[in-house]
Amino acid sequence: MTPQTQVGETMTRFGVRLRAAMDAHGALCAGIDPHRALVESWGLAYDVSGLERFALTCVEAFAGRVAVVKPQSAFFEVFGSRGVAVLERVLTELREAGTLTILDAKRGDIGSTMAAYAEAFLGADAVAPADAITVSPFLGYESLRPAIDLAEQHGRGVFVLALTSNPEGAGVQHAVRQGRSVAGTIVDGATRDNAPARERGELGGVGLVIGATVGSAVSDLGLDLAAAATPILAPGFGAQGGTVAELDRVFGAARPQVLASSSREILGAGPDVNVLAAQARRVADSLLG
Ligand SMILES: O=C(O)c1cc(=O)[nH]c(=O)n1[C@@H]1O[C@H](COP(=O)(O)O)[C@@H](O)[C@H]1O
Repeated sequence: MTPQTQVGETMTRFGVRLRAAMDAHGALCAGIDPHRALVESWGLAYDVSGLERFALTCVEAFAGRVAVVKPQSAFFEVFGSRGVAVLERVLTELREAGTLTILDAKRGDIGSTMAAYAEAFLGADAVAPADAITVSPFLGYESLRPAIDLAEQHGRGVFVLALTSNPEGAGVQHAVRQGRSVAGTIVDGATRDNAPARERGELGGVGLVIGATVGSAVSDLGLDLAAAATPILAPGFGAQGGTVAELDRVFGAARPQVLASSSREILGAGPDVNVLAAQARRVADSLLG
């Protein structure tokens, strides 16, 4: 067991660690998304050793230089257990370097199964725990309770999908029932769970995923993000068209809570580790405004 997993409830809360990392390094989450085309554009074979070289180059470039790193689980899972072993090494090396990780796993299931996912990624005995994972609330916000509670217990976090960056998301997330949109009920859940953190003047451990590309949806749906003390992960920044000006428009007063996430726009600068690191810094600096 690593020192980090032993401290359990005495570990500094995720929201506090996230705020400190954003203050120190800027509000960028650098994604590790080893798409086939990217791996090959780095002159690497698209196999497990190419995956490993790609991912560990990212670790070397990003560790200690950006607030958060987000490995995308799908691109490791595609190689089976050997790919997952590479993902575990990435998470372990980033933890040892003191860089926060969000594992983009987008898990969501009925509560009893969710508890097992939570143990796998956030529990005391997780093989390679992440500081936070992405979760899907579309089986109902409360189905995520085991993950929310376990994360809180271990000073870790969850990022709950609310308004995703893909155009199809709106059909589900904007739907209104009894006067409140689906996204609104997710924001309400996170706001309730983060209330103690808000009282302490901290970010909470329950983050929201709201794409940088959602236009006026936040205001159209009446979402009060600034009052919610929720960290906001904003993917769609960069390759999907999200810009700094767009982040200001989409999030308004909640902008200080926003961690902009970018993968391909940064990764395209590889394979030279120094060039990759410089690109991540450039993108992080652009977020300072
Ligand atoms: O949870 C996410 O990170 C996520 C949510 C979302 O709404 N949209 C979205 O693009 N993502 C992820 O963010 C990353 C975006 O990558 P780029 O478009 O290359 O910056 C991918 O790993 C996506 O799976």
